[in-house]
Amino acid sequence: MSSEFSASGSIVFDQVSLSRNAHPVLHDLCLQLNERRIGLIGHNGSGKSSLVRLINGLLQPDSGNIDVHGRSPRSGPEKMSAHVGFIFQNPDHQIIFPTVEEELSFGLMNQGVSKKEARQQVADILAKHQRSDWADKAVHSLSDGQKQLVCILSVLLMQPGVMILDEPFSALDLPTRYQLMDLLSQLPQQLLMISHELDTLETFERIIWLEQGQVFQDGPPDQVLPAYQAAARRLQTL
Ligand SMILES: Nc1ncnc2c1ncn2[C@@H]1O[C@H](COP(=O)(O)OP(=O)(O)OP(=O)(O)O)[C@@H](O)[C@H]1O
Repeated sequence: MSSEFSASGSIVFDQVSLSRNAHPVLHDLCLQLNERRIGLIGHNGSGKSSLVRLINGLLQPDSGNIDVHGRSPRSGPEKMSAHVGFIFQNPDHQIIFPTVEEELSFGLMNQGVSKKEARQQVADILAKHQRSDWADKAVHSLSDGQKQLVCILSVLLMQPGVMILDEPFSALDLPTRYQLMDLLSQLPQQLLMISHELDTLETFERIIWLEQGQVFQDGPPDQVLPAYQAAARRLQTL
């Protein structure tokens, strides 16, 4: 692991407010995130994606402070990318190179790693995940789940302390979802995952339920997930 790696750090939001297009999205948010695996839930538009984009500096708050394992996202997304890895819902939005090896090498070489060393690290991580035969494969020939695995591996190569997953399983079938969930559960990184598939969050340590940019409930999954489901059912009957 790199010397930058920290599995024990915290993410702190201190009175953070955010507007987008002059519309208030997050209001005076205070959070201390110490747990290793944290789920973020909430209805469409409640502010989940905005919140996680503050963590790597893709968005900047109007007021308040954010600390991510001792670093400020005010330094911007490029600097934060070594410390905060992002996995999006659609791997096609993330993948830019034709082959798996080129895709996986890119981030490392961008950080100043030599081509030879990058190729070695890529070979090592593919071997570790029983995918050595993927190095020369065209990315477009992979399934959605396989592409998502490439995205996860490319983030892991950067050895960030934090991994953010924004609905990473939405397009995947159940076996692929279970396989990736299993992989994620074994990682030492602090994980923050947005998901509308509540079963994917059942084993997480903490669930934060956002409503209109504020924390509505915050606690263990066996309390928050059933409460969220019950609220969703009540809305259905309106
Ligand atoms: N690119 C954008 N520009 C302006 N406003 C935005 C943008 N993206 C989201 N918003 C607004 O920010 C608010 C919060 O959206 P956000 O995407 O953070 O919610 P979410 O909880 O992640 O929703 P979903 O579950 O639908 O992905 C919404 O009112 C939305 O309209």
